[in-house]
Amino acid sequence: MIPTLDISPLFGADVEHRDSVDRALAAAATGPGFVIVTRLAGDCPLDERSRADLAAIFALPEAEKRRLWRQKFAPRNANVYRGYFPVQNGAATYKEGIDLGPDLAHGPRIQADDDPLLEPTPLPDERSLPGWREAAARYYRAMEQIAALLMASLARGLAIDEAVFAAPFAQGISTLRMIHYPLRPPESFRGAEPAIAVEHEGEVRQLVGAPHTDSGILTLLNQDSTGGLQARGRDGRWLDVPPQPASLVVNFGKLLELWTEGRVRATEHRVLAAASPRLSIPFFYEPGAEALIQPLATSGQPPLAPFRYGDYLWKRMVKFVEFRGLERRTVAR
Ligand SMILES: O=C(O)CCC(=O)C(=O)O
Ligand SMILES: [Fe+2]
Repeated sequence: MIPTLDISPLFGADVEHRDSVDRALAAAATGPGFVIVTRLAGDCPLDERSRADLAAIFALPEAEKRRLWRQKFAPRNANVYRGYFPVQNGAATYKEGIDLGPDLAHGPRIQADDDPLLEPTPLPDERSLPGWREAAARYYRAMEQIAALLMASLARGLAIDEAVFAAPFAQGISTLRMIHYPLRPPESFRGAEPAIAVEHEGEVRQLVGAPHTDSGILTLLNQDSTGGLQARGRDGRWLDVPPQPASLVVNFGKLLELWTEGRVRATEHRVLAAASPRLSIPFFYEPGAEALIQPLATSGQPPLAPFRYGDYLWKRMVKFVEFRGLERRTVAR
């Protein structure tokens, strides 16, 4: 079972209870690599209504969504990294979504013309979705705050200096992703990779999200009540990550695994198709593009060489289906 953790002590001054949260979080990070956190305080819009307000973007007319498409899907658009990705037939993953960068929440202060990782996020017209930008920005900032609290807690739980897990996130380039999984129509199987159908507990099920590990540090996922998300246990078996109201699913990425020299686990996960469409909103907490990551020497061996977050990200990102094709571009990185 995926553990559930009441993290309310992280929001207050109750140091005694905070210690037990720190320990439980570290145990989850070094064990299953997934934990469902509950009782989040502060401005944290995790209710169904707030999720539906953000999901309104998926109901926009096709032409308006197309304006937000990444260049890979709409060659005349300028954005290569942020923006909208439409569903793609013939792949295990069947979802549409939008990737939103820090300029949404903090304005253009951390943009740069020559770096695709810092490009402006294309946003829907305010007149088409009044209040959407502000709601999305508020959500982004709420997730940044929770992620910072969780990183501090994890540092304490792993006996790592809190500052080490905080400093790289100044000027962070976190990604807020909204995902809509429509029902898979027959044409989505055409020319498909063989891995769309999987057997789970004696039943043949279809995938809508291919198995993968996240690239980054910490993912905070807000899912609706549909279900389908699964995480791979150490024994190789797939475990359901069940929806729970007003909670976030927390998992850890490859970069944190690298950073902690394997202490924290980046756990594989996937999404099974359900009987109804599904909505999920992951937030990927990410360092600044120029932040230097110095792997921690935890194993008694000399640590790996330091590297810049942006360089790491670019190499990994181009392997994902939503970005495939980008590796042929000659870009700054
Ligand atoms: O939709 C989900 O529940 C999972 C999404 C996911 O794993 C991802 O975007 O990395
Ligand atoms: Fe993921």
